[in-house]
Amino acid sequence: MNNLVKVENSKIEQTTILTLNRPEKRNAISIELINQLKVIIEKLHQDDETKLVIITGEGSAFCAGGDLNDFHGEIDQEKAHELLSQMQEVLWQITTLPMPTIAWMNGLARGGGMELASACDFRYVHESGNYGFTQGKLGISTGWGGGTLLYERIHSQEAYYWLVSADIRSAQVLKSIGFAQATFSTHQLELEHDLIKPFISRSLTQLKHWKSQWLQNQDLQKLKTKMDAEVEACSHMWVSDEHKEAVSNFFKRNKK
Ligand SMILES: CCC(=O)SCCNC(=O)CCNC(=O)[C@H](O)C(C)(C)COP(=O)(O)OP(=O)(O)OC[C@H]1O[C@@H](n2cnc3c(N)ncnc32)[C@H](O)[C@@H]1OP(=O)(O)O
Repeated sequence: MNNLVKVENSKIEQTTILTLNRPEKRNAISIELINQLKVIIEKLHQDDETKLVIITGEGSAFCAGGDLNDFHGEIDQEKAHELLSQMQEVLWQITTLPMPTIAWMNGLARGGGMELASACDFRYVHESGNYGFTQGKLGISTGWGGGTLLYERIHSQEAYYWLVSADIRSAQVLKSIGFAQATFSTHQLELEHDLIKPFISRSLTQLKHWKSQWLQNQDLQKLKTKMDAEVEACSHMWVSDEHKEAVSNFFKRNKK
């Protein structure tokens, strides 16, 4: 079995780095990748030693979103619901992990890649990347619960506008609207990086306490209900002609 998600445990720093490992597909999230991620995140829920989880991508991209070969335009509403639910569950499990999580966005992100980043507690973005909730241009909405999570991360007016405009934004803009905590310019993720150091230098007890406080500060039941509603809404849009045409245009464009 290919490791579509690489897992590196750093014992001294008590940090686990998860690297999406399909660089040739810009780390698009296939069904197989979802299954692997699910098992890894489930294990982290039982992990008493890891104090920080970092999610990043191999190669030039953080994540190009759902793999349009698996999440293709010809599936019916029920199947779309089933597939979207699987990744929504992964996002939910990431959101509720008992330790802080960081999306180390090493390069571009689109669609579901932005939803995945939204499930993390903090986001750091490569200064030369570009980033967009592009679902709107594909005739759908966010469908993994990431739209709901976006409203938790930035000002609601800004979240609403970003989802409607579906525009692709620079790292600097992500920082200015508060989606990203900071930008970085390095190519290799180092745990000694100034942006990671504050986490590493805190104790396991401190970090778990702050994470539990963070979770208590949110109405998790309400959040889950809203994420479920998002899956339902997106599954209906999935079967629209506009969406089918957008997916087919993407593959036609790539064949040219
Ligand atoms: C669940 C909701 C969703 O997430 S819907 C999906 C939203 N995502 C998108 O629409 C992104 C589609 N991809 C793109 O726009 C471009 O590929 C981006 C990500 C900008 C990268 O461009 P560029 O660096 O020029 O690479 P490229 O287009 O040549 O792609 C390289 C290979 O990767 C593939 N790829 C990319 N994205 C996806 C995807 N989402 N699903 C499936 N495959 C994807 C391309 O098809 C290409 O593959 P190949 O080399 O032609 O075999």
